[in-house]
Amino acid sequence: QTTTVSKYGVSLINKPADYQLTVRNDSAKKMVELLKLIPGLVYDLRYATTNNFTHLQLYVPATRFTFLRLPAARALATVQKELNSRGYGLKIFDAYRPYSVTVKFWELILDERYVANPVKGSGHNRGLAVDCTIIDLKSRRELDMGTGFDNFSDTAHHNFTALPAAVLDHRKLLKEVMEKHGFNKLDTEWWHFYWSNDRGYEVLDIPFEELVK
Ligand SMILES: C[C@@H](N)C(=O)N[C@H](C)C(=O)O
Ligand SMILES: [Zn+2]
Repeated sequence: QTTTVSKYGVSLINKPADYQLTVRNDSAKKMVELLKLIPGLVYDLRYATTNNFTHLQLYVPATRFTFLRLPAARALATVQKELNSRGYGLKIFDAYRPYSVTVKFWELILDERYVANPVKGSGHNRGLAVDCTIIDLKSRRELDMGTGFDNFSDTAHHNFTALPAAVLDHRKLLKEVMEKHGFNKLDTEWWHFYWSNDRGYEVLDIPFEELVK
């Protein structure tokens, strides 16, 4: 298996065959397409549209897939099951994100509270992080979380409490159900959760179409 070193000094895999080799050595590294595993999951893959903070289409517009590594994908399935039993479901804004997109984010924002520093790479680049919210199953509407997705301000922080009680309850529900099933929260973004990098999951810069094959 060969790795490439980015201009920020991170080792990454950018060839599908090299990624496949890591999966042959450790099946937990498989990138699982979430909708294939999790029935009823709703996608609103913002970076495949211009409806995101950059106003640019960062993924090919037709991107209909998103991925997490096997253990994180299985854990997300248990989150969905629990939410469904309570009349709710997950909506996914983003999960796997190619490293080159993280570089673009960093060069626009330069703030580690809101975008990963490409010197380290993001959990999204490793297939370990997910940006999500909760929808009501009957109305299909998102629960009010007080800010929209990628609102890079103090109001989106978990410790920001000057919000209506219903908003605080919704954030608590999302945080508690994600933590219960093994995800960690990011203090500065209510929508971002990550799985531990306990198996040395590599940073990937592989297009979505290659992973779905
Ligand atoms: C850009 C935002 N949605 C996000 O995912 N931020 C975290 C910090 C990341 O880039 O890993
Ligand atoms: Zn995120």
